[in-house]
Amino acid sequence: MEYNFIDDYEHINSEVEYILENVLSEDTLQSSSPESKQLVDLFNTLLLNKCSCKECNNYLCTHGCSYEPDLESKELMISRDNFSDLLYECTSLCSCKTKTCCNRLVQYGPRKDLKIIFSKKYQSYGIITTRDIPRGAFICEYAGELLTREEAMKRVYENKKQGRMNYVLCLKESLNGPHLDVTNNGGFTIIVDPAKRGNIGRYLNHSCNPNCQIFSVRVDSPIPKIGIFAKRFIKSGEELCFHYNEGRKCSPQSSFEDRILCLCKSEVCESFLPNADI
Ligand SMILES: C[S@@+](CC[C@H](N)C(=O)[O-])C[C@H]1O[C@@H](n2cnc3c(N)ncnc32)[C@H](O)[C@@H]1O
Repeated sequence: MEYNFIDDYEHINSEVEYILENVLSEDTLQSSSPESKQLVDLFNTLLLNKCSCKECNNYLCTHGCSYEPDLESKELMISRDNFSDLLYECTSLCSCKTKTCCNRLVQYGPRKDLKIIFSKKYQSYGIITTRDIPRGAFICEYAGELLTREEAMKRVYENKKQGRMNYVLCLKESLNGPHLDVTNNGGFTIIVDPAKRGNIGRYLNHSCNPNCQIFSVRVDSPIPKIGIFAKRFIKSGEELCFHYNEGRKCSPQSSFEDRILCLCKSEVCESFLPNADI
């Protein structure tokens, strides 16, 4: 197995800027609020944890080795016995080899064979896969502008007022993962908005019975990436969806937003899109 960072997806709408990874918003850069300053500082901080493994194929790796190769497809996927929502990948500082390390995946970008479609079910854009995806495989990051809580509230409110779709997603890390995050004792919250600047992840719709799920993934930054992975085997042609507030760890809508009827049509449909506070 060999991975190189390739992301040649494009947006349907040329007014949306395609970005490969999270970026700071202009507002955050220009603001002098303590929250903005903290976000900028974190964005410019490099994590220095490194492993000294020759091969990261067991839990002796400092980073926990969250992935294992699938025997059939040969691609890396979340280990079946992984019990944490917080994943840490190896980096260029580690002594393992880039090409053979089993603990580097999200850093290489989205999988191929994703296609943006107009989803009849959701009456808006969505993503399908044009190839079967094994359970636990990485789909793509949900990347966009990193926002402070204040900015996120403003944007969600403005979206609601203008009748626009909302892309703001807030990931709340659980405190009880096995890794303690040095910067925030594991209780980190990240808010991302790919409405104007984002990657392919912005097209995944919500389902109450989703085929994808979210993990928080750190590479060399204290700010985690929102990694979307296959929750089960996904057949070619299926639309990819995740639960916008699974286990209350993420929340795309704020309390400002009136409830939106959920169009997922699953048997366990909760009737409305999740409506939690940021
Ligand atoms: C992250 S975007 C998803 C991509 C979006 N459909 C598009 O056309 O770009 C989230 C927005 O899509 C719509 N959406 C996503 N899942 C939905 C669902 N289950 N039911 C109704 N609308 C949904 C809502 O308008 C939501 O604010």
